[in-house]
Amino acid sequence: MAELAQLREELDRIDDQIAKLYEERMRVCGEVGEYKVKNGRKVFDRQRENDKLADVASKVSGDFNKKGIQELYQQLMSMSRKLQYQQLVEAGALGRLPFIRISDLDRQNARVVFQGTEGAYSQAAMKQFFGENVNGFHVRTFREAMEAIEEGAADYAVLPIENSTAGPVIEMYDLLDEFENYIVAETILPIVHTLSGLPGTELSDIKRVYSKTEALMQTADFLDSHSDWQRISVVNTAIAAKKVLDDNDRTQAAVCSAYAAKVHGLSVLVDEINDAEDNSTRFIVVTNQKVFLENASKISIRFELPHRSGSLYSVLSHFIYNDLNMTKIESRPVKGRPWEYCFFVDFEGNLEEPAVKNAIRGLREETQNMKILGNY
Ligand SMILES: O=C(O)C(=O)C[C@]1(C(=O)O)C=C[C@@H](O)C=C1
Repeated sequence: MAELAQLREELDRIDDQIAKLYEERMRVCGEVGEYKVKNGRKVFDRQRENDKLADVASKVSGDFNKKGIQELYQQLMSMSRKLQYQQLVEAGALGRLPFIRISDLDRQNARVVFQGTEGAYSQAAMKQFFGENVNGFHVRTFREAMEAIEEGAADYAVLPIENSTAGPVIEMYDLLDEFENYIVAETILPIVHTLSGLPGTELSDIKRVYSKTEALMQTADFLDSHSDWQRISVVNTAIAAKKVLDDNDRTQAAVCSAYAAKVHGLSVLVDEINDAEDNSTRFIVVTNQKVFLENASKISIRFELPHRSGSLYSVLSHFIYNDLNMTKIESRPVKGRPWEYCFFVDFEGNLEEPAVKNAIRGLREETQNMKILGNY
């Protein structure tokens, strides 16, 4: 058996050739890139890549090597695409994105919708963002809020998307996907829950607790210490408070804000019952126009991927090669296509930056049904 040093010398000789060939291949890919820039051709050619993968696999023997060379070529072709996207940037051929830059939102004259009723956390978030004197109204469901925006009945909607304890508001992702509405801003609201009931209610009277699912999740430790209480989900914390008042029943209580309790004539029975002290919710401000503020620094997109191993890995490389910081990823099932997923990604940047345009160009070509949900 040969000595290790000897084997390594042999590997070094092979690698010298691979490195030279890699450079030569990239040089030719650059020429292809120039041709594509000149002729307005797309960088990504899926058919050509599939043919190439089949061809190189047919030239080696054994499953292990077939898979290996395909992986290697996926990486090689991904590098050539990156090079060609860079050529597009240099040639100023990245094109214009269908979003219009604005310098400010008209917070004073805006008509704003939120989900729930008087005293909802969404109302507090709306006031936090648009000011105390905001011209706001409420609807019962998230879907109705999205419809109000799409139809133009309201200019903006303020909707919860993520809680620091309970995680994403899943329904919101599906609605962002479904509606032609766009995120223009976000605001984070500290959330402090109370257990509230009719004045004079004793804890020993309570049999049922009403609230929104997420609020019940955020107060699970407290509610677990009263395991005989039945937990019932309703669409909103303030609607839960209103129900307790309307039913005029001391066996009921609501998990809601102190403000919602006050508005609906309930007494706070136990204050600050959330599990995490720094519980907070991120709300998005949504509109029906493709606009972004000039100082926007975060982008949300959604896309679908072919059901193939390595496809997410390959797509995420666009963030790495363009030096973009990805801050969040969520996946949701694609409707009507069992076990296929669409991804929601947040990353830092502004739609006017070349690196962002470059990444978006690559993502658009290499994913399916990509949509920019907003830059804010
Ligand atoms: O053939 C091309 O169009 C190329 O740009 C070359 C190449 C490759 O690296 O082989 C790169 C990107 C395309 O998606 C397909 C193939």
